[in-house]
Amino acid sequence: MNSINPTITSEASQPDGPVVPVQEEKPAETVIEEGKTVGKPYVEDAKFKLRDVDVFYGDTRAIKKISLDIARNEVISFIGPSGCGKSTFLRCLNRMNDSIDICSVRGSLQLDDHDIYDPKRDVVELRARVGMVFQKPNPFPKSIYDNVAYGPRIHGLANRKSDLDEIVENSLRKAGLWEEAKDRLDATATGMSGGQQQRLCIARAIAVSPEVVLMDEPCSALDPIATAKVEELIAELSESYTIVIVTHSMQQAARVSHRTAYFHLGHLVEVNETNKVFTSPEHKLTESYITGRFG
Ligand SMILES: Nc1ncnc2c1ncn2[C@@H]1O[C@H](COP(=O)(O)OP(=O)(O)OP(=O)(O)O)[C@@H](O)[C@H]1O
Repeated sequence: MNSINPTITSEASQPDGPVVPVQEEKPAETVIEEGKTVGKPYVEDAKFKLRDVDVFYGDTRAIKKISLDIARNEVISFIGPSGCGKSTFLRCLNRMNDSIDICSVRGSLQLDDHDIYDPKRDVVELRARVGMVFQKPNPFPKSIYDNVAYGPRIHGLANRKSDLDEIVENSLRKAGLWEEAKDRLDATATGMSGGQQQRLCIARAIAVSPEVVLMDEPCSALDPIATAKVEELIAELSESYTIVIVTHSMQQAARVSHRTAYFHLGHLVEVNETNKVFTSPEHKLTESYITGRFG
């Protein structure tokens, strides 16, 4: 984790001179009010309603009383210093944290007004509705076709081979990969470039017609050209899906998202329209982060 030592600046008047900025050292904890997020954390047409969410790893509280709405068909970016809880919070949205024994999630987390953590909920079905793309492209060691067809097969989405072919083609088209892949559908996916593999993983995620796609630093292993392709894809996909993206790149957040959420030490400090976050942030800590004072 990075060391965090933001400074909060105030101003002091000198008797005969101009106003001089004075640096007061205030630890971040003292300028964060638990459970309070400045800006616009709530929306009218919420796909996700998340209230007072706490996440613990054993006794350590990694997420502290976060409340947030995520709108239908919005792209929202989660940004903040390393270790501030972005991925942990993201993984709550499709219960990816379930696989971590010491992890416990508290609070109210709703998808379309239904409890995500309802013990009776079918987690496989949840993850089909809320798909995920990871930092490192992780295609199965199978053919390109079988990677995309995997989800539709296990969810019984195609009765005939021709239906499955159509799903595979449409998913590869949406992921901007059809032209590159159509003549080598039987080739092994691991032989593709990193950028192609990541778009294949996006095709695999959308093949089961999810409503939401979670992306955890999807471009961090990609070169700038492959990154640009994935970002273009995010813009296109946002017409049909809700997209939540964790990114270390503020430029990427600024390019792809409608709203940006700034996390700090497990708190959600600020959520606002992306343009506002990067031009006139409301919280001092957001400002310190985007101006590069820490993180
Ligand atoms: N499996 C785990 N077991 C125990 N602690 C964990 C686990 N995963 C994350 N943590 C801790 O929870 C806190 C939040 O981590 P998380 O990975 O969510 O942060 P992040 O903001 O996504 O970081 P980064 O930007 O570095 O990926 C950190 O203190 C981290 O060490």
